[in-house]
Amino acid sequence: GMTILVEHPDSAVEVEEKKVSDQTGEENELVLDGGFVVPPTNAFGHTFRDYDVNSDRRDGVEEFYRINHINQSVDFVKRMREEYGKLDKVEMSIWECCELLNEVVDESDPDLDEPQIEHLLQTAEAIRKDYPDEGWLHLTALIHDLGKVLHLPAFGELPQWAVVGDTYPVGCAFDESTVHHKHFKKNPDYNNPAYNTKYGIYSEGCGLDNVLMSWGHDDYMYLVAKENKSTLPSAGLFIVRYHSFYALHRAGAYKHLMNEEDIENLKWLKIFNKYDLYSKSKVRIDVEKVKPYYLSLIEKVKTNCSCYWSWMEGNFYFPAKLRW
Ligand SMILES: O[C@H]1[C@H](O)[C@@H](O)[C@H](O)[C@@H](O)[C@H]1O
Ligand SMILES: [Fe+2]
Ligand SMILES: [Fe+2]
Repeated sequence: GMTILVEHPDSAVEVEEKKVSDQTGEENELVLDGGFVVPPTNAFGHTFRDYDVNSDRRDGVEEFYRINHINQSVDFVKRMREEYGKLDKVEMSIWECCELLNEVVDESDPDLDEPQIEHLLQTAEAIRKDYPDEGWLHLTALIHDLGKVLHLPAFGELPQWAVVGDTYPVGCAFDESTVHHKHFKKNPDYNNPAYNTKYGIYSEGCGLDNVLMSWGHDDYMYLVAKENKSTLPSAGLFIVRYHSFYALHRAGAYKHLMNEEDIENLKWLKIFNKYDLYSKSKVRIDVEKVKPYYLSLIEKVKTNCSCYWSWMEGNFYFPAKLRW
């Protein structure tokens, strides 16, 4: 097996990845340290993230990426970050937002056609089993896709192409590892010499924080967390912000833009991704049953000290109500 050493915000943890054999003796299941078993196929009987296999979802997903790749430009991203950075749309708690996701089904996803609240809880519950003591990681999983509310009327009803799907940098060349890369040819930035070189408007090691990412639920939720003064550790915020950046965390592209902190945080993102992707299934989570745990987590102080003073200082992961 392969051992990945990761720096915990507080201590060092070790993650063991090993292949196990099924009855046929074939090595096809990936088992993580704590016992989460990666299923060999998704709920539709296909390999995960297979964008070419003939399935009911394939054509819709490709059409999604065609429109997405045409429209995500430097100009568009800048306008969206400015508009949504205002956080003047809604005031609500984290849990209220989770419940709104009952209404959202993601058109970009070949592996899941359930309402998004299922996915939040499936991810969080899976990661909680393997990392029982990392409350921040459970909470990160719970919130990572909340930005999909952008698709709802109260948030401007953005089209799916501006909310979901994999993300990638704009302002430099689109890497070929991005899903359905060919559709970038019709993006206005594709032929712009300022934006179509390896570095484009960026420089070696400039740090992902200085890179404009295609606009969607990741960057939006990051803005929400940051502006509402969340005390999630830097790795948690990084996971929220870059979890759809498969070209980086799966294909290893765009590494030249990372700085030291990004490299550290990427280790946690890679762990997180296994739960995010492979927990997608038709097995429903009993929402009412797990709700008390997540509510307590949201209201929990980030330090181990639940004393009066840290409560007074509002030392929580999130405030009771956030601006969205
Ligand atoms: O289709 C999915 C979905 O939209 C996820 O929320 C996103 O994180 C993934 O990157 C994407 O592949
Ligand atoms: Fe996501
Ligand atoms: Fe997700």
